[in-house]
Amino acid sequence: MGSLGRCLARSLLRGQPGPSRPPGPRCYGSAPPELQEKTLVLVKPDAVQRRLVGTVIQRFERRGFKLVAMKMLQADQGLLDKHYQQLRQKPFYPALLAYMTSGPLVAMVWEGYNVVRSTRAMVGDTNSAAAAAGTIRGDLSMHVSRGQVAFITGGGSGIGFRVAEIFMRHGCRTVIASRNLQRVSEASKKLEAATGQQCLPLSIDVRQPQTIVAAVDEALKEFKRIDILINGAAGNFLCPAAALSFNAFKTVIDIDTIGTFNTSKVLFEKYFRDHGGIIVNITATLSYRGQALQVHAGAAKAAIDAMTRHLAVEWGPNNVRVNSLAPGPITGTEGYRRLGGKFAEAASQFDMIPLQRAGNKTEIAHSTLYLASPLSSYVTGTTLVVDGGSWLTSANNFPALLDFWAAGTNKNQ
Ligand SMILES: CC/C=C\C/C=C\C/C=C\C/C=C\C/C=C\C/C=C\C=C\C(=O)SCCNC(=O)CCNC(=O)[C@H](O)C(C)(C)COP(=O)(O)OP(=O)(O)OC[C@H]1O[C@@H](n2cnc3c(N)ncnc32)[C@H](O)[C@@H]1OP(=O)(O)O
Ligand SMILES: NC(=O)C1=CN([C@@H]2O[C@H](COP(=O)(O)OP(=O)(O)OC[C@H]3O[C@@H](n4cnc5c(N)ncnc54)[C@H](OP(=O)(O)O)[C@@H]3O)[C@@H](O)[C@H]2O)C=CC1
Repeated sequence: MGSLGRCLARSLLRGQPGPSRPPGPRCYGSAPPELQEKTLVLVKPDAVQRRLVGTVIQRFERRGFKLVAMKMLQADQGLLDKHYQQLRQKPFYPALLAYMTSGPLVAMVWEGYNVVRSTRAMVGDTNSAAAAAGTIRGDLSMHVSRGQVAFITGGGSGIGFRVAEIFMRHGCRTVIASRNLQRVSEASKKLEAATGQQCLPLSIDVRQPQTIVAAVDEALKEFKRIDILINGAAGNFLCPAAALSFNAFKTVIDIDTIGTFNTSKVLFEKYFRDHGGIIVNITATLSYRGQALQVHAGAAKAAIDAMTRHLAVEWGPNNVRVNSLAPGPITGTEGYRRLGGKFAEAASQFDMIPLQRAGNKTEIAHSTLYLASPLSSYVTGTTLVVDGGSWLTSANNFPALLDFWAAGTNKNQ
C-alpha cells in the first residue's frame, strides 16, 4: 500500500488532510482482525479524468467489500515524496511525480476480509500492458495513446467524431478541424465533457493550404506536439459518371485526394519531419470493384491509397508511418445516408456481407486506434480494410442505385 496509502487512510478516517502520524497497523476496532482489515485504493488522475471512479467502486462492492471513506484530492509533492520514499532516487521518479500531480485523484478506504491481498489481485500487474484480463488494470488501463495529440480532419462529425472520442478515452488530446467552426466547436464541448480530455476545435478547408498552416501552428502553440494525423475530411454523393459535372468530379478529388496531400505535407514540414509521426488516411473500398455512381469518390480514395504507399516510402526514414483504413458501409453516418445505406438495409443487401451487417463507427475508431498506436509499430504503406468482408461479396447493383439516385434522396441535407 505504501506510506501515502497509510497516511491518507488515517487522514481520511480522521477527516484531516496530509500525513502526520507514523505508519501503523492496517486493522482497527475490536472485531476479528481479518474481518476488519482495511486498505487504501487510489484512483489515479487519468482514471479520474476518464470517469472510471464509479466502475472501480462497483468492482469492490461486488466483491463484498465496504467503502468506509473516500476523498478526492490533488496530491502535492510533499505527500508523494513520502509515499514514494523508496522510489525517489529512480530515474523515472520525476515522470511519476508529474503524472500523480497531473490532476485530482480519488483516495478510498475499503474494509473487509482479506481486502489487502484481494486488492492486489483485483488491481492487477503494475505494467498495464501485462495485466491480466479481469483485473482493473487489465480491463481499464489505456496506454496506447496516453499523452499524445491527434489532429483529425473531419473530426466534428460521423466517423471522425467517434475516432476523436475513442482516442480521447485512451488518453489522447485532439484537434478536430473542418470548415464549419460552429460544428467542430460544439463537437469539442461534447467530447471534452464525455472524456475529460482536451479537444481543440479549428476551422480549416483542406483545399486551402494556408488554412491548414494556420491551424497546425495554432495546434502546436497549444499542445507543443502533434503525434497523429487522421485524414478523415471528405465529400461524396451518388452520381452516375454521365451526369457528373466536371466541377463535381474535381471537387471530390480536391477535398479527398488533394486535401489529404495538403494536410499531410503541412504536418510533415511543421512537425513530423523532425519528430516522427503517424498518418492514417480514411479511404474506401469503392474502386476495388468499380462501385456504380461512385467514379469521383472511388478514384479519389484509390489515389489516396497510392499516396499512402508513396509517402510511407519517402517518410519512413523520418519515422513517419503512413497507412490507409478503408471502411465498409458504416451506420449512423452522412456517407451511409447519402449512399443509400437505409435502402441497402431494406433490400437485405447487407445479408450478403460475410459478417451479415453494416459496421458501426466505434469499430472504425478501434481499427484506426490500432493503426495510430504502437500496436502497429511495424506497419506502414498498407490499407486496412474494415468492412466485414463487404467488398468481396456485395452486389454492385447499378440499376437499383440509379433508381435510388433518381429519386433524389441522396441530396445534401
Ligand atoms: C454507405 C453505403 C451503403 C450502401 C450503399 C448500397 C449499396 C452498396 C453496397 C456496398 C457499397 C460498399 C461500400 C460503400 C461504403 C461506403 C461509402 C464509401 C465512401 C464514402 C465516402 C464519403 O466521403 S462519405 C462523406 C459524406 N459527407 C460529405 O460529403 C460531407 C461533405 N460534403 C460536401 O460538403 C458537399 O457535398 C460537396 C462534396 C459537394 C462539397 O461542397 P462544396 O465545396 O460546397 O461544393 P459545391 O459548390 O456544393 O459543389 C461542387 C460541385 O459538385 C456538384 N455537386 C454537389 N452535390 C452534388 C450531388 N449530390 N450530385 C451531383 N453533383 C453535385 C455541384 O453541382 C458543383 O458542380 P457544378 O458543376 O454545379 O459547379
Ligand atoms: N460513412 C461510411 O459508410 C463511409 C465513410 N468513409 C469515409 O469516412 C470519412 C467520414 O465519413 P462520414 O462520417 O460518413 O461523413 P461526414 O460527412 O460526417 O464526414 C466528413 C467530414 O469532412 C469534413 N469536410 C468536408 N469537406 C471538407 C473540407 N474541404 N475541409 C475540411 N473538412 C471538410 C466535414 O465537415 P465540414 O462540413 O464542417 O467541413 C465532415 O466533418 C470520410 O473520409 C469518408 O470518405 C469511407 C467509407 C464508408
